[in-house]
Amino acid sequence: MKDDAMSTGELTMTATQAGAGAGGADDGPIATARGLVKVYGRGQTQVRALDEVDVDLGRGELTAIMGPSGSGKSTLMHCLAGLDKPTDGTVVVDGEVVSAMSERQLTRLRRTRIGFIFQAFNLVPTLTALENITLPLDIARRPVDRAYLDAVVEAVGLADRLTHKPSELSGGQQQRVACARALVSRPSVVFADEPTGNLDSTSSGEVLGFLRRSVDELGQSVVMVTHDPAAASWAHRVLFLADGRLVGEIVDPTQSAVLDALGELSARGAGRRRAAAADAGAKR
Ligand SMILES: Nc1ncnc2c1ncn2[C@@H]1O[C@H](COP(=O)(O)OP(=O)(O)OP(=O)(O)O)[C@@H](O)[C@H]1O
Repeated sequence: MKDDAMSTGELTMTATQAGAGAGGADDGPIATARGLVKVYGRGQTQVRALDEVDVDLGRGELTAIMGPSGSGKSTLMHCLAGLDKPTDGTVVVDGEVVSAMSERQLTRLRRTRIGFIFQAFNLVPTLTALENITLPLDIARRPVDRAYLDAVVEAVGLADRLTHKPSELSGGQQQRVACARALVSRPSVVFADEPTGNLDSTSSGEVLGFLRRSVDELGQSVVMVTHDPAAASWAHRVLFLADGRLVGEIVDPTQSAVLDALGELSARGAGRRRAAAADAGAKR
Protein backbone atom coordinates (compact mmCIF):
# COMPACT_ATOMS: atom_id res chain seq x y z
CA MET A 1 0.00 0.00 0.00
CA LYS A 2 1.35 3.39 -0.97
CA ASP A 3 0.27 6.45 0.96
CA ASP A 4 2.57 8.73 -0.97
CA ALA A 5 1.99 7.54 -4.51
CA MET A 6 -0.25 10.42 -5.68
CA SER A 7 1.38 11.80 -8.81
CA THR A 8 0.62 15.48 -8.96
CA GLY A 9 0.50 17.67 -12.03
CA GLU A 10 -0.66 16.59 -15.48
CA LEU A 11 -0.23 12.93 -16.31
CA THR A 12 0.05 11.02 -19.51
CA MET A 13 -0.31 7.38 -18.64
CA THR A 14 1.15 4.76 -20.90
CA ALA A 15 0.03 1.25 -21.72
CA THR A 16 2.95 -0.22 -19.80
CA GLN A 17 1.95 1.66 -16.65
CA ALA A 18 -1.64 0.52 -16.88
CA GLY A 19 -1.58 -2.94 -18.42
CA ALA A 20 -1.22 -5.26 -15.48
CA GLY A 21 -3.80 -7.79 -16.60
CA ALA A 22 -3.76 -11.07 -18.46
CA GLY A 23 -0.74 -12.11 -20.48
CA GLY A 24 -0.11 -12.77 -24.19
CA ALA A 25 -1.62 -10.72 -26.97
CA ASP A 26 -4.26 -9.44 -24.55
CA ASP A 27 -1.66 -7.71 -22.44
CA GLY A 28 -2.61 -4.16 -23.43
CA PRO A 29 -5.07 -1.90 -21.69
CA ILE A 30 -8.74 -2.87 -21.84
CA ALA A 31 -9.72 0.69 -22.78
CA THR A 32 -7.84 3.77 -23.88
CA ALA A 33 -8.71 7.39 -24.52
CA ARG A 34 -6.50 9.76 -26.48
CA GLY A 35 -7.06 13.50 -26.70
CA LEU A 36 -10.60 13.00 -25.39
CA VAL A 37 -12.64 16.20 -25.48
CA LYS A 38 -16.31 16.59 -24.61
CA VAL A 39 -17.96 19.98 -24.95
CA TYR A 40 -21.57 20.50 -23.90
CA GLY A 41 -23.61 23.46 -25.13
CA ARG A 42 -22.38 26.52 -27.02
CA GLY A 43 -21.55 30.16 -26.55
CA GLN A 44 -21.63 31.49 -23.02
CA THR A 45 -23.16 28.32 -21.57
CA GLN A 46 -20.53 26.06 -23.15
CA VAL A 47 -18.91 23.57 -20.76
CA ARG A 48 -15.68 21.72 -21.58
CA ALA A 49 -16.44 18.61 -19.52
CA LEU A 50 -13.38 16.71 -20.79
CA ASP A 51 -10.26 18.58 -21.84
CA GLU A 52 -7.73 16.46 -23.74
CA VAL A 53 -7.84 13.35 -21.55
CA ASP A 54 -5.28 10.62 -22.28
CA VAL A 55 -5.78 7.48 -20.23
CA ASP A 56 -5.19 3.74 -20.33
CA LEU A 57 -7.38 1.49 -18.18
CA GLY A 58 -5.74 -1.71 -17.07
CA ARG A 59 -6.97 -5.09 -18.28
CA GLY A 60 -7.78 -7.34 -15.35
CA GLU A 61 -7.81 -4.38 -12.96
CA LEU A 62 -10.35 -2.56 -10.83
CA THR A 63 -9.91 1.14 -11.62
CA ALA A 64 -11.66 3.87 -9.64
CA ILE A 65 -12.29 7.34 -11.06
CA MET A 66 -12.58 10.13 -8.50
CA GLY A 67 -12.67 13.91 -8.44
CA PRO A 68 -14.77 16.85 -7.29
CA SER A 69 -18.37 17.24 -8.40
CA GLY A 70 -18.47 18.42 -12.03
CA SER A 71 -14.89 17.30 -12.75
CA GLY A 72 -16.03 15.07 -15.63
CA LYS A 73 -16.09 11.57 -14.08
CA SER A 74 -19.45 10.50 -15.47
CA THR A 75 -18.72 12.13 -18.83
CA LEU A 76 -15.45 10.19 -19.08
CA MET A 77 -17.15 6.93 -18.20
CA HIS A 78 -20.03 7.56 -20.61
CA CYS A 79 -17.62 8.34 -23.47
CA LEU A 80 -15.55 5.22 -22.69
CA ALA A 81 -18.68 3.04 -22.55
CA GLY A 82 -20.18 4.34 -25.79
CA LEU A 83 -23.10 5.99 -23.96
CA ASP A 84 -22.00 9.48 -25.07
CA LYS A 85 -20.16 10.70 -28.19
CA PRO A 86 -16.92 12.61 -27.61
CA THR A 87 -16.51 15.99 -29.32
CA ASP A 88 -12.95 15.05 -30.24
CA GLY A 89 -10.42 12.30 -29.56
CA THR A 90 -10.35 8.54 -29.73
CA VAL A 91 -11.75 5.80 -27.48
CA VAL A 92 -10.73 2.18 -27.97
CA VAL A 93 -12.31 -0.64 -25.94
CA ASP A 94 -10.72 -4.07 -26.21
CA GLY A 95 -9.34 -3.25 -29.67
CA GLU A 96 -12.53 -1.65 -31.05
CA VAL A 97 -12.56 2.05 -31.94
CA VAL A 98 -15.71 3.09 -30.08
CA SER A 99 -15.42 6.78 -31.01
CA ALA A 100 -15.82 5.91 -34.72
CA MET A 101 -18.93 3.72 -34.28
CA SER A 102 -22.42 4.39 -35.63
CA GLU A 103 -25.37 4.35 -33.21
CA ARG A 104 -26.18 0.83 -34.35
CA GLN A 105 -22.63 -0.39 -33.73
CA LEU A 106 -22.65 1.33 -30.33
CA THR A 107 -25.87 -0.44 -29.35
CA ARG A 108 -24.30 -3.75 -30.31
CA LEU A 109 -21.10 -2.94 -28.42
CA ARG A 110 -23.03 -2.01 -25.27
CA ARG A 111 -25.13 -5.17 -25.52
CA THR A 112 -22.30 -7.61 -26.16
CA ARG A 113 -19.02 -6.19 -24.87
CA ILE A 114 -19.83 -3.92 -21.95
CA GLY A 115 -21.45 -4.53 -18.58
CA PHE A 116 -23.12 -1.72 -16.65
CA ILE A 117 -23.82 -1.26 -12.95
CA PHE A 118 -25.69 1.86 -11.83
CA GLN A 119 -26.33 3.48 -8.46
CA ALA A 120 -30.04 2.60 -8.77
CA PHE A 121 -30.00 -1.16 -9.15
CA ASN A 122 -32.36 -1.13 -12.17
CA LEU A 123 -33.69 -4.64 -11.62
CA VAL A 124 -36.97 -5.81 -13.17
CA PRO A 125 -39.32 -6.11 -10.16
CA THR A 126 -41.45 -8.93 -11.60
CA LEU A 127 -38.49 -11.22 -12.31
CA THR A 128 -36.59 -13.39 -9.84
CA ALA A 129 -32.95 -12.73 -9.02
CA LEU A 130 -31.89 -15.49 -11.41
CA GLU A 131 -34.14 -14.20 -14.21
CA ASN A 132 -32.70 -10.70 -13.70
CA ILE A 133 -29.16 -12.06 -13.86
CA THR A 134 -29.71 -13.92 -17.14
CA LEU A 135 -31.92 -11.21 -18.70
CA PRO A 136 -29.18 -9.65 -20.91
CA LEU A 137 -28.36 -13.09 -22.34
CA ASP A 138 -32.05 -13.90 -22.84
CA ILE A 139 -32.62 -10.59 -24.66
CA ALA A 140 -29.59 -11.22 -26.88
CA ARG A 141 -30.77 -14.82 -27.40
CA ARG A 142 -27.40 -16.04 -26.24
CA PRO A 143 -27.02 -19.32 -24.36
CA VAL A 144 -26.28 -19.24 -20.63
CA ASP A 145 -22.84 -20.67 -19.79
CA ARG A 146 -24.05 -22.65 -16.78
CA ALA A 147 -20.60 -23.17 -15.25
CA TYR A 148 -19.78 -19.46 -15.49
CA LEU A 149 -23.23 -18.50 -14.16
CA ASP A 150 -22.65 -20.79 -11.18
CA ALA A 151 -19.21 -19.25 -10.60
CA VAL A 152 -20.65 -15.73 -10.68
CA VAL A 153 -23.59 -16.64 -8.41
CA GLU A 154 -21.18 -18.32 -5.99
CA ALA A 155 -18.80 -15.33 -6.02
CA VAL A 156 -21.65 -12.92 -5.41
CA GLY A 157 -23.02 -15.04 -2.54
CA LEU A 158 -26.55 -15.30 -3.89
CA ALA A 159 -26.98 -19.04 -4.32
CA ASP A 160 -29.81 -19.22 -1.75
CA ARG A 161 -31.61 -16.10 -3.03
CA LEU A 162 -32.02 -16.91 -6.71
CA THR A 163 -35.80 -17.43 -6.58
CA HIS A 164 -36.45 -14.19 -4.69
CA LYS A 165 -37.92 -11.09 -6.35
CA PRO A 166 -36.01 -7.79 -5.90
CA SER A 167 -38.55 -6.57 -3.30
CA GLU A 168 -37.60 -9.59 -1.16
CA LEU A 169 -33.90 -8.68 -1.22
CA SER A 170 -31.90 -6.09 0.72
CA GLY A 171 -30.32 -3.18 -1.14
CA GLY A 172 -26.93 -4.86 -0.99
CA GLN A 173 -28.34 -8.13 -2.32
CA GLN A 174 -30.13 -6.27 -5.13
CA GLN A 175 -26.90 -4.57 -6.13
CA ARG A 176 -25.11 -7.92 -6.06
CA VAL A 177 -27.79 -9.24 -8.46
CA ALA A 178 -27.04 -6.21 -10.67
CA CYS A 179 -23.32 -7.03 -10.46
CA ALA A 180 -23.95 -10.65 -11.45
CA ARG A 181 -26.16 -9.46 -14.33
CA ALA A 182 -23.34 -7.19 -15.55
CA LEU A 183 -20.83 -10.03 -15.43
CA VAL A 184 -22.73 -13.07 -16.67
CA SER A 185 -22.28 -12.25 -20.36
CA ARG A 186 -18.50 -12.04 -19.82
CA PRO A 187 -18.18 -8.47 -21.09
CA SER A 188 -14.79 -7.04 -22.03
CA VAL A 189 -15.21 -4.45 -19.30
CA VAL A 190 -17.75 -3.52 -16.63
CA PHE A 191 -18.47 0.17 -15.99
CA ALA A 192 -19.95 0.95 -12.58
CA ASP A 193 -21.35 4.42 -11.83
CA GLU A 194 -21.43 4.99 -8.06
CA PRO A 195 -22.26 1.31 -7.44
CA THR A 196 -22.36 1.77 -3.67
CA GLY A 197 -23.99 5.22 -3.63
CA ASN A 198 -27.27 3.84 -2.23
CA LEU A 199 -25.78 1.31 0.18
CA ASP A 200 -24.76 1.24 3.84
CA SER A 201 -21.15 0.47 4.65
CA THR A 202 -21.70 -3.28 5.21
CA SER A 203 -23.54 -3.75 1.92
CA SER A 204 -20.97 -1.53 0.16
CA GLY A 205 -18.20 -3.79 1.43
CA GLU A 206 -20.04 -6.86 0.07
CA VAL A 207 -20.52 -5.31 -3.36
CA LEU A 208 -16.96 -3.96 -3.55
CA GLY A 209 -15.57 -7.27 -2.32
CA PHE A 210 -17.43 -8.97 -5.13
CA LEU A 211 -16.23 -6.47 -7.75
CA ARG A 212 -12.66 -6.96 -6.59
CA ARG A 213 -13.05 -10.79 -6.64
CA SER A 214 -14.54 -10.60 -10.12
CA VAL A 215 -11.25 -9.05 -11.17
CA ASP A 216 -8.88 -11.18 -9.10
CA GLU A 217 -10.64 -14.53 -9.55
CA LEU A 218 -12.72 -14.24 -12.75
CA GLY A 219 -10.28 -12.03 -14.70
CA GLN A 220 -12.81 -9.24 -15.25
CA SER A 221 -11.84 -5.60 -15.92
CA VAL A 222 -13.90 -3.08 -13.94
CA VAL A 223 -14.01 0.72 -14.04
CA MET A 224 -15.92 2.44 -11.25
CA VAL A 225 -16.81 6.08 -10.62
CA THR A 226 -17.08 6.82 -6.91
CA HIS A 227 -17.09 9.70 -4.42
CA ASP A 228 -16.26 7.36 -1.55
CA PRO A 229 -12.59 7.00 -0.49
CA ALA A 230 -13.43 3.70 1.25
CA ALA A 231 -14.84 2.34 -2.02
CA ALA A 232 -11.84 3.61 -3.98
CA SER A 233 -9.47 1.80 -1.62
CA TRP A 234 -10.74 -1.53 -3.07
CA ALA A 235 -9.32 -0.55 -6.48
CA HIS A 236 -5.96 -1.45 -7.95
CA ARG A 237 -5.62 2.13 -9.15
CA VAL A 238 -7.43 5.39 -8.56
CA LEU A 239 -7.48 8.13 -11.20
CA PHE A 240 -8.24 11.72 -10.21
CA LEU A 241 -10.00 14.19 -12.47
CA ALA A 242 -10.29 17.95 -11.97
CA ASP A 243 -11.84 20.41 -14.43
CA GLY A 244 -12.05 17.74 -17.13
CA ARG A 245 -8.38 16.81 -16.89
CA LEU A 246 -6.60 13.82 -15.45
CA VAL A 247 -4.48 15.26 -12.66
CA GLY A 248 -3.18 12.31 -10.69
CA GLU A 249 -3.33 8.66 -9.77
CA ILE A 250 -2.66 6.33 -6.86
CA VAL A 251 -1.66 2.72 -7.35
CA ASP A 252 -2.71 0.30 -4.56
CA PRO A 253 -4.61 3.04 -2.75
CA THR A 254 -5.34 3.26 0.95
CA GLN A 255 -8.36 5.16 2.18
CA SER A 256 -6.17 7.77 3.87
CA ALA A 257 -4.05 8.30 0.74
CA VAL A 258 -7.24 8.86 -1.28
CA LEU A 259 -8.56 11.30 1.34
CA ASP A 260 -5.28 13.22 1.28
CA ALA A 261 -5.33 13.39 -2.52
CA LEU A 262 -8.93 14.65 -2.55
CA GLY A 263 -7.99 17.27 0.07
CA GLU A 264 -5.10 18.41 -2.09
CA LEU A 265 -7.37 18.63 -5.16
CA SER A 266 -9.96 20.61 -3.27
CA ALA A 267 -7.27 23.03 -1.96
CA ARG A 268 -5.93 23.48 -5.49
CA GLY A 269 -9.45 24.15 -6.78
CA ALA A 270 -10.07 26.73 -4.06
CA GLY A 271 -6.72 28.40 -4.89
CA ARG A 272 -7.65 28.57 -8.58
CA ARG A 273 -11.06 30.03 -7.79
CA ARG A 274 -9.47 32.71 -5.54
CA ALA A 275 -6.94 33.59 -8.28
CA ALA A 276 -9.71 33.78 -10.90
CA ALA A 277 -11.81 36.03 -8.64
CA ALA A 278 -8.81 38.31 -7.99
CA ASP A 279 -8.09 38.41 -11.73
CA ALA A 280 -11.69 39.31 -12.52
CA GLY A 281 -11.60 42.03 -9.80
CA ALA A 282 -8.40 43.51 -11.26
CA LYS A 283 -9.95 43.73 -14.72
CA ARG A 284 -13.02 45.61 -13.44
N1 LIG B 1 -25.80 16.84 -20.77
C1 LIG B 1 -25.10 17.87 -20.32
N2 LIG B 1 -25.33 19.13 -20.78
C2 LIG B 1 -24.60 20.17 -20.36
N3 LIG B 1 -23.60 20.09 -19.45
C3 LIG B 1 -23.33 18.88 -18.95
C4 LIG B 1 -24.05 17.70 -19.35
N4 LIG B 1 -23.55 16.64 -18.67
C5 LIG B 1 -22.57 17.13 -17.89
N5 LIG B 1 -22.43 18.46 -18.04
C6 LIG B 1 -21.45 19.33 -17.39
O1 LIG B 1 -20.17 18.77 -17.63
C7 LIG B 1 -19.35 18.87 -16.45
C8 LIG B 1 -18.90 17.48 -16.01
O2 LIG B 1 -20.05 16.76 -15.60
P1 LIG B 1 -19.98 15.27 -15.04
O3 LIG B 1 -21.37 14.83 -14.75
O4 LIG B 1 -19.16 14.45 -15.96
O5 LIG B 1 -19.16 15.47 -13.70
P2 LIG B 1 -18.97 14.47 -12.47
O6 LIG B 1 -17.54 14.61 -12.06
O7 LIG B 1 -19.47 13.12 -12.82
O8 LIG B 1 -19.90 15.16 -11.39
P3 LIG B 1 -20.68 14.53 -10.12
O9 LIG B 1 -19.63 14.01 -9.20
O10 LIG B 1 -21.38 15.72 -9.53
O11 LIG B 1 -21.62 13.48 -10.62
C9 LIG B 1 -20.19 19.61 -15.41
O12 LIG B 1 -19.87 20.97 -15.46
C10 LIG B 1 -21.61 19.36 -15.88
O13 LIG B 1 -22.46 20.41 -15.48
